Amino acid sequence: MTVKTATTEGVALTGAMKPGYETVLTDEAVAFIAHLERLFGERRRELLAAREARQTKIDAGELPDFLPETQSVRDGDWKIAPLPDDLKDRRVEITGPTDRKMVINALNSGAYVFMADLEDSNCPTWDNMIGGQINLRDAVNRSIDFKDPASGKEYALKDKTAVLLVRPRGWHLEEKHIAVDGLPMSGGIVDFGLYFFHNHAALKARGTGPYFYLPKMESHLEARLWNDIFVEAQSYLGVPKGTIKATVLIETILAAFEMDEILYELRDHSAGLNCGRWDYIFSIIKKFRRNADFVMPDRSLVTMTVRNMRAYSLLAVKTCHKRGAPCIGGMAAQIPVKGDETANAAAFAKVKADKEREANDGHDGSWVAHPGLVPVALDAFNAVMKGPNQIDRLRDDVTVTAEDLLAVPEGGITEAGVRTNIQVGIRYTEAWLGGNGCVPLFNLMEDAATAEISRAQLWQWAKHGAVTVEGIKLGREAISGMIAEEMKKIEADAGGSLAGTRFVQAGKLFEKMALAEDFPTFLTLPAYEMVLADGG
Ligand SMILES: CC(=O)SCCNC(=O)CCNC(=O)[C@H](O)C(C)(C)COP(=O)(O)OP(=O)(O)OC[C@H]1O[C@@H](n2cnc3c(N)ncnc32)[C@H](O)[C@@H]1OP(=O)(O)O
Ligand SMILES: O=CC(=O)O
Ligand SMILES: [Mg+2]
Repeated sequence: MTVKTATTEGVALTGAMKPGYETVLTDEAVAFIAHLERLFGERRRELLAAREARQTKIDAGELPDFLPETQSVRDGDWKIAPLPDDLKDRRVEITGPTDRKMVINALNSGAYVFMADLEDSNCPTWDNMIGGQINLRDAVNRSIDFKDPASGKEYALKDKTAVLLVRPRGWHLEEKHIAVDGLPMSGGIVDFGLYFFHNHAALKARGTGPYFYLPKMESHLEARLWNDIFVEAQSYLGVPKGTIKATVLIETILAAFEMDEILYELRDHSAGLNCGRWDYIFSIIKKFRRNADFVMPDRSLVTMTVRNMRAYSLLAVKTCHKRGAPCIGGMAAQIPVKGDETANAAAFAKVKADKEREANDGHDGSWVAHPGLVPVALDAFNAVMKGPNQIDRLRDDVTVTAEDLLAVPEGGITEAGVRTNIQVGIRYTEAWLGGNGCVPLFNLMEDAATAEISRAQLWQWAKHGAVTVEGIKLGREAISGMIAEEMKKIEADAGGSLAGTRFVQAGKLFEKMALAEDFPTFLTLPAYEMVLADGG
């Protein structure tokens, strides 16, 4: 039964209405998301302000710890609601943006789950967002197909496909093409709301449900906001409470101290936690940016086996399993390397070791970035996980302290590490400004989270005047000089002047974001303004 109570009055839609968009942006759907925005938009803005207030305390030297006021939640004997059958076995999850070919390839990949990504691997142009909703709706209805104009290859769904989970945008991102009562909508509410509105009935009819991944939260109060949105959305559309299921990415250092609390807030709607390692590293650099004790070594040295990352991963497994929840591992950034057998074998070996470690630690599944890596993760989990998951494997043997979570990885900063960060950051920003949120660079998958690490490291090294192992002192001037040199290399690679290309804008933006006096919270915020100015 659909209960309509809202109207589109007060809603301004400024994105172009291309053919088919009217089927997503129906009056009923727009009224629904506007209703959610009116109820919850102010709370989102308050929670973002609370992030800033917390940052001020951290800048003054405060370090996070497990919260005294939620001790009873951590000590309490509770579990999340039972999982639906199709979320019990998630041993391999493929992730990727929502363009039509990728959606079909991901669903056909042999992975158990496809996380359709409207976040880290997506540039939120209007066409990507609304086109993505169309592709997801067609995938749910199994009517999706595609003919590649370049190759002529035709794509259609296989009989057996992955279970679909959708990752909406984080709380910091707004959808500037939709305003409610004069204020831009939350990107997350738009993404969640449109997908839920259009697909909940078809998902139910196919024996599955509206399942989500929730990114970049910094506290259990942010999780409570999502839970309240779910409760209201289900009630509005006459969907039973608890139908929506969501896996929360633990990908900020502050959320690592609130894993129990986040599961508790979402307990009726929870499908566990995931270790979003790349944003997690970014978050550590960002949150403790003014603390010289937190200066990190080269990005390549911050692996999942260093003390703090291992502690975070094990704590996630322990916390989830105690609460009857799955804990999904993270993304190894290696992807298949074309035309170089040795490099390809090395990449596969790294992914294999990563997935084996996760399976042995007790994770219930993990992520891969590319269909070619599905068998690697599958083998690693099949070897260890004899049932559908390992939730009954309690990790009472694991003890993780605040000190473990706050340990800083050891190792040096190299000139090559500095220059790689610059190259990755500028090349990624260039792709993003062109509407593409995920690219292969130097044989690794790069997305908003990984590129942010590169940017934040440069800022941190400049701020604290770090010295490379070669003896180069990394002030703003030194890094600025290296950016100019790396731009020259990009120009040489391009085989001609960069004038008039997006690289010029990307280089300027990246330098500003890496060397600003005050650390800008997200690269994607000013980049989104540039995309909008360009008509995106
Ligand atoms: C930190 C985080 O948030 S991790 C999660 C976010 N990041 C991601 O999801 C990464 C997703 N991965 C990707 O986007 C891609 O794999 C890239 C950009 C890294 C590499 O892409 P490409 O260079 O196109 O890879 P490649 O040429 O090897 O692709 C081969 C085929 O696999 C497909 N493919 C590659 N990755 C994926 C994927 N993740 N999902 C579905 N299909 C994929 C390609 O579409 C291509 O299909 P085709 O043969 O039918 O044309
Ligand atoms: O979203 C995943 C991450 O690692 O960041
Ligand atoms: Mg992330």
